[in-house]
Amino acid sequence: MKVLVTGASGQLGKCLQKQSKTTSGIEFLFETSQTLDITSEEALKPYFQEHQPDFCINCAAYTNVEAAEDDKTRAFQVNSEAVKSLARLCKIHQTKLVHVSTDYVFDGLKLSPYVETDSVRPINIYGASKLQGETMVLEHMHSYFILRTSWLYSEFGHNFFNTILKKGEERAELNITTEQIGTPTNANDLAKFILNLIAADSDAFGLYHYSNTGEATWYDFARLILEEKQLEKEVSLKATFSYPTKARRPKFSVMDKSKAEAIFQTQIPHWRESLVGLLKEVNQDLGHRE
Ligand SMILES: NC(=O)C1=CN([C@@H]2O[C@H](COP(=O)(O)OP(=O)(O)OC[C@H]3O[C@@H](n4cnc5c(N)ncnc54)[C@H](OP(=O)(O)O)[C@@H]3O)[C@@H](O)[C@H]2O)C=CC1
Ligand SMILES: Cc1cn([C@H]2C[C@H](O)[C@@H](COP(=O)(O)OP(=O)(O)O[C@H]3O[C@@H](C)C(=O)[C@@H](O)[C@H]3O)O2)c(=O)[nH]c1=O
Repeated sequence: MKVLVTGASGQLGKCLQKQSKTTSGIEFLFETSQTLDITSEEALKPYFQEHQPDFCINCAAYTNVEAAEDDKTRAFQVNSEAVKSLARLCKIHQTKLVHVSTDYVFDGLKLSPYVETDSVRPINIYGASKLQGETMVLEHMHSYFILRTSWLYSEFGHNFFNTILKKGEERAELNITTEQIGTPTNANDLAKFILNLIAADSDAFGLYHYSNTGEATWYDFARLILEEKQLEKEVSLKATFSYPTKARRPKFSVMDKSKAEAIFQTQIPHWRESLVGLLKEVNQDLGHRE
């Protein structure tokens, strides 16, 4: 089986590269923005023609939520128009598509976890561009898995987890918002879920929510990172309700994962357990290098 991964140098792409080391029987084609620009149909068409992948995992995206407010055209180019090209090519070449989307398609006004059939109403440009990307997939092909996830973090790239670790090591003062409730998700867990989905070659196509379980504010998330790193006494961590930003974010974006759990027979780890596990792994790696 041949699996194309687009956006392979981003955080989810890197987690897939890491987790794929323990899979067998799959040939992976990891392509970055440099080697395969998904906004270029001239690049995509011959690529699909030559490689005929069985699956495409689309990790390529415009993910800078703040910058998207001033860069709407590019956000929609990458998160929607390019996804339309990908979906059309997947249909032509009978490639199954795993497309990753976001909790930011919701407006955050619900008081209980969002299910896949809930209405969507993004409140920022990034969320709107990702929602249009979902529409492109479902309008242009059938053999797709759209996986909505939330608050991804990992040891790779620019994310909230790495920002807090860096600020913690600098002994910086941190003001972290309690205004939003969601679920931090270890991108390695999502990568494992995607690889299992592909290995099972399931035909239970459709839209799924996948994040870790439980719920947290960004402040809860930062606090646990600092506690586990035993930096809580070194850093002044303050909870603040308001942390002004350009983009609005949903106040509540916890998602219900029971559809994915039931159909794929999987037990999803709690965000706390997964965060502690990742910090242990990172510390062990550092220990081995010293
Ligand atoms: N990060 C998060 O908290 C969340 C992310 N998601 C979704 O998960 C997916 C993966 O996100 P994540 O790995 O965190 O994001 P990253 O920003 O870490 O990675 C995105 C990757 O896409 C690449 N890319 C951008 N434009 C193009 C292009 N035109 N052609 C090919 N590649 C391109 C980037 O390359 P380069 O850097 O070279 O531009 C980068 O490597 C995305 O769909 C995102 O919307 C959903 C919920 C939460
Ligand atoms: C750095 C920082 C952020 N914040 C706030 C700002 C914001 O309200 C919240 C989260 O900040 P960030 O900008 O790191 O996260 P943000 O870019 O909003 O993260 C989102 O990314 C996209 C790609 C998604 O799809 C979402 O699921 C979500 O993960 O924390 C603080 O309160 N204090 C701080 O020191």
